This record gives sequence, C-alpha cells and structure tokens, in this order.
Amino acid sequence: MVEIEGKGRGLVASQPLKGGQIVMQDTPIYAYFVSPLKLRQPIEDTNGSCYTRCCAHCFRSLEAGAGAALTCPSCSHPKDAAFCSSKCQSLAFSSSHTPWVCRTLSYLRNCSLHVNHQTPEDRQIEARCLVAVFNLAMVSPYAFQTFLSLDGCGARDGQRYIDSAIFLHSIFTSISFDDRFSLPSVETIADILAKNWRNSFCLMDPFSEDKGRSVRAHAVYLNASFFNHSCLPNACHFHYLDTTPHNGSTDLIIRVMHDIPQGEEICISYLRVNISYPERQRILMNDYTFACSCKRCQIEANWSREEGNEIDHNGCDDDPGFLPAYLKRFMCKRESCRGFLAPLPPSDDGNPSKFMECNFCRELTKRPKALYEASLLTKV
Ligand SMILES: C[S@@+](CC[C@H](N)C(=O)[O-])C[C@H]1O[C@@H](n2cnc3c(N)ncnc32)[C@H](O)[C@@H]1O
Repeated sequence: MVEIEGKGRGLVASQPLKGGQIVMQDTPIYAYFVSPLKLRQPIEDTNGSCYTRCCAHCFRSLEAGAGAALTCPSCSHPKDAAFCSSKCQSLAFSSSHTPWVCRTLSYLRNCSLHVNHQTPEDRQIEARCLVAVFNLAMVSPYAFQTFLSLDGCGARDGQRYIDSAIFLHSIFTSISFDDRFSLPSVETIADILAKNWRNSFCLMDPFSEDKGRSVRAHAVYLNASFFNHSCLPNACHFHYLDTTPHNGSTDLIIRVMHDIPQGEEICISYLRVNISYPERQRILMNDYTFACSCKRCQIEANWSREEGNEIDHNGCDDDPGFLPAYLKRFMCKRESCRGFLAPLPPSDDGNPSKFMECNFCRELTKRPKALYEASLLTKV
C-alpha cells in the first residue's frame, strides 16, 4: 500500500503479476442485508413454518439448498434470522448475531423507524448498517478502530449523511449497549455511514437474464478497501456466495485481468463497464467525491456523443484504438450484463487458463490469444 498523488492510499503490485492471478482474498469485518427492516420474503419449509430467504451469517440462499433453516431462539420473531447450519448459527451467536443484535433488531422493527412504513427504506437499511457496525465495536474493538481509519467523512459530504445521522441517533438513544461501547455522536454516526458507503462491496443474488442481479447484502473488507477506481481497471472482484461452503462464502477474491508489471497500481472499477462518461463522473463525484481522470475518461471527455451510444467507440476520431480493443477483450458480451472479465487463475504449474470469467454474470468464455493481449497492454 502506498500514497498515490490525488488518490490517497492505493495498492501497487510488489512483483510482476500474471493474468488471472489472485492478488487478494479478504473476509468481511461485517455484512448486513440490504433490505428494509420489514420482514424479508418468507419461504415455507415442509412443516409450514416461515424462514428468511438467506442465512443471516454466511448470506447463502436457503432456497438454493444451503441447508435446513435453523432460527434464533432469542429473536422475538422467527423470521428475524435464519441460519443454514448449526455451525453458522453458533458462529453467528458469538459474532454477527449476538444477543445485542437480536434485541436491537427486534426493537427497531417495532419502533417509529418502522411504524406505518413511513421511514424511507434507505434509512431502514442504514439502521441495519449501524447495528452491524456497533456490534463490531463490541465484539471486535480493534477491527472497529481500523474501520474508523478508512476513507470517508460525513462532514465532507454535507447534509447527505448528517440528516440520516441525526434521525438514527435519535432512534438509537433508547438502545442500551454493553460497558465496552456507548452511542457515538451524530458526527461519528455520519462518518460511519460515509465510510460504509465508500468502502462496502455488494453481495449479489445470482444473475438472471431478465432481472439482472439484485443486491443481497453489503460487506466491508479492511484490505480490499484500499483498491482505487479506474474505468479501465486491471483487476476485478469476484464473490462465490451460493457456491462456496459457509466458512468462505462472503470472501471477496480479487484477480488481475492481464499481466501487470511490478510497481503498477492495481485498480478495480467501482462501476459497471457500460455506464456513460457523464454518468460515471456524476456517480464518482456524488458517491466517492473525486473526478476520475483515467485514460478512458480523458478520451471520452472529448467526444461529441449521442445519447445511448456511449460504448460504441467506432468512428471516434480521438480514439487511438486501444479502448475498443480493451472493451472487446475485457467486457462481458452479454448485453444485459456488461461485467468485467478476468481469466481464471493460472494452473499450479503456472500455465495460463484458457477461460475468462465475468465478475457479474459469472459466465465463462474462451480467452482470446495471448499475443493480442500483449500488444493491447503496451498501449494501456
Ligand atoms: C475505497 S476508497 C480507496 C482507498 C482510498 N484511496 C484511501 O486512501 O483509503 C475510495 C476513495 O479513494 C479515492 N479514490 C479512489 N479512486 C480514485 C481515483 N481514480 N482518483 C482519485 N481518487 C480516488 C476517493 O477518495 C474514494 O472516495
């Protein structure tokens, strides 16, 4: 990790890397469902009881057959939390779903936050985030302190987080904490919300052609939080939520998309590939407070564009050619997807994989010839 001018801290390759190589596998310090506090979609088991749709610890889908659902005996409502296995249940009781989390979720469901569904869903989700972060502060004070050192400051984003923080502070004043923690100030709550937004990754439902993917949960990772953004990333992140055993299902895996020389910064994209230049600039400024000046943005800034024609680079006079080549190589061909592609990891004896994997729909496609990749990369 190094300081990079104009970007803060960033991650740089400390040795040459091969396309497909895993450069990080990280476990979240906390994660929470991105659903309002009203009860999640129930499913029926054979005895007719209702359970939540996903395991409250490993976030795997219960419908996908992760295991028989177990509930939490202390939750006031059986649908507050379900677990895919006794292992997840017992791990959760000492980490993500402590008695304090049970009590607090049940209080929040019944307080004014929820009454008549008048509280906007965003606030209800922010309340879930605070439950996860305050719980982290009690079960792992060191991880909480490290989280507080991540990028993001509520005051810098003006009213955006302050309004939420004032509201949520008033809700949480009625909640008791244990002796290791007390309710933070409004300003610290605004900082927590800003840091969470800047640094969290989405755990997604599986891709479907008609609906795309919806966000199941948000998760924060201490190491992966240091990847900066590029609209022409050289690495991308993968989750294998429903297909990994519970002890690693929420892990984030970062793989490089092509060979990277020592000393080069490793960047991921915070956005999907087919978002237009003005829209990318707007989102990155609003949500992350920076103006992206990557090579792609420099080229696209000079375009005279027609609405809806953003990723058709043919006929652009300024375009030196590598941009369409990059997109052809690394953009998922599925129109409804447009994720980024990275090769599967090289084999144990170092041979490159013949397949590329999309980090959004997870489809595998044949990897184009290496020669083409090499000539492309000298230009990027
Ligand atoms: C997830 S953090 C990345 C690590 C961060 N640089 C740090 O020092 O902790 C996201 C923040 O990094 C900065 N950042 C990321 N990519 C950037 C880029 N391409 N140009 C300028 N700043 C960037 C922005 O401040 C953004 O809100």
